[in-house]
Order: sequence, then C-alpha cells, then structure tokens
Amino acid sequence: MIQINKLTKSFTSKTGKGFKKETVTVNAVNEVSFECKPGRIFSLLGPNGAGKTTTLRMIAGIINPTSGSAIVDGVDISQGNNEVKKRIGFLTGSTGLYERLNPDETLDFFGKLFKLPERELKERKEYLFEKLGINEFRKKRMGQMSTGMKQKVSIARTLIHNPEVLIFDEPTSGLDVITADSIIDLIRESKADNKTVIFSSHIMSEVDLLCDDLAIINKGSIIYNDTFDNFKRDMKADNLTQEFINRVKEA
Ligand SMILES: Nc1ncnc2c1ncn2[C@@H]1O[C@H](COP(=O)(O)OP(=O)(O)OP(=O)(O)O)[C@@H](O)[C@H]1O
Repeated sequence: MIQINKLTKSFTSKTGKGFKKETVTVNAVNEVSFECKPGRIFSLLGPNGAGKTTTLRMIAGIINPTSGSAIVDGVDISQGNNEVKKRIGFLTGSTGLYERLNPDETLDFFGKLFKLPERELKERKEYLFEKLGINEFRKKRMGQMSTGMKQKVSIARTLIHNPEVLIFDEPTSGLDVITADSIIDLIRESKADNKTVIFSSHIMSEVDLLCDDLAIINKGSIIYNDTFDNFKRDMKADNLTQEFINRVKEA
C-alpha cells in the first residue's frame, strides 16, 4: 500500500552571473495525494515535465519532499529511506549498473546487499532470468549490452529482493514490443502476487494494458484520480489518447 498526502516538491536553483544572479524556484509537484492498493496497478500518467519522476523519487525516498507525507508499506518516508528501500523496488531511467559486471554478478551483488539467503537469491535470480529472457546473455558484461538488455537487467535487479511495492518509472521506455511485452507480463504477475504496483507513463496504450487505477498529473498537480474503468466509462473522445490530450488541455 502507498498513501501519499499533499506531497510537494520545489526545486530552487541559481541562474545568471554576478549582479544578474537570480534564484529560480520550480514547483515540480504540488500537494499531490493518492493511494495505491495491493493487488492493483496504479498508473501515473502525464506529459513531459508534469512531475511524474519527482513524485516517484519522493515515494522511493530518493529525494525529500518540501512538504507533505508518504507512507509506503506502513513506513513513513520521513523515517529514513533504508526501511523504505527494503520494501520497494524502484526502476528508473538512471538505475545504476556496473559496466564491468555481467547479469549473474550484478544480481548476486544486489542480492547480497539486501542480505538475501544464498538459496533464496539463487531461486529468485533463476526465476527473473527465465521470465525476462536474460539467460542467453547472463555472462555478458553490462558494458557490451544493448539498451533493451540493460533495461531487462535493471528490472531484475529492481525485483531481486521480492519487494512488496514496485515503482516503475517509464518501464518500457526505449524497448521493442517483444521486450516491452515480457516486462508487462512481469508487472501483471506482480499484481497477481498481491504486490502494490505504481508505474509512470505518457503512453496511453501501455496504460490500457495494465492499469486498474489512474491518476493524471499536469504541471505538478493531479487533474484526475479514479479507477480506469470509470475513466473509460466517462470518456468523451473516440480513443484513450485523445481523451488524455483533451483532459490535459482542459485542465
Ligand atoms: N533536480 C531538479 N532541479 C530543478 N528542477 C527539476 C529537477 N528535477 C526535476 N525538475 C523540474 O521539475 C519538473 C518536473 O520534472 P519531472 O522529471 O518530475 O517530470 P516528468 O513528468 O517525469 O517528465 P518526463 O515525462 O519528461 O520524464 C520539470 O519542470 C523539471 O524541469
């Protein structure tokens, strides 16, 4: 379960030189509240720069909110991010991988970091490698892999400790349809295992495949938050993408 209440993030930066130096504040996320339930997939949908990544990074304890609160699997994020990290798997575009390691070594490394017992680590690794089609390149160094291969390994590394809460920031970004499909399949399986899943996207077709609950974020504020069934039922446009565009423009 994820419960967030009035989560807000402002970034302040300095621009210009000498006397012309100015402080600029960007209100990236503005009093955002929503709830993600176990056994359901929650989509955070929004155009570029809407505040999706910033929201997810706060939930994952990577950055501190300016104000507001988030409870992740019973843990308040303000209590420190180590407890939160044990409970979540966070996949983002910048998920780090060591160039010199192969997938086998990578998962061993992260499994040990989470103090997984050896047998559990082995079973989990084999399951994820099979599920994501990593076996054929499990001994290849990360530095020699394609974008899609790296993304698969990033996902396996994110899920190695079998977390209760899965946070995916644009999980299929840059992937071909076959690779994207195996990731969508894994997300569905996590839902069947009663995990809490949240993913961000700006691709409506992907949302259509996975979503149970939907929030649309625009310019840092939530402009829609309901079940996906209700979204489809109340739709005025001919298709989901157009409905999304209309709602963002009308907000
Ligand atoms: N570290 C930062 N410093 C200053 N501004 C930032 C920082 N991170 C994000 N922003 C700003 O906050 C706003 C929201 O950015 P964010 O990355 O959360 O959007 P997004 O919805 O994930 O976009 P995209 O779909 O393009 O990835 C943007 O205006 C962005 O420029």
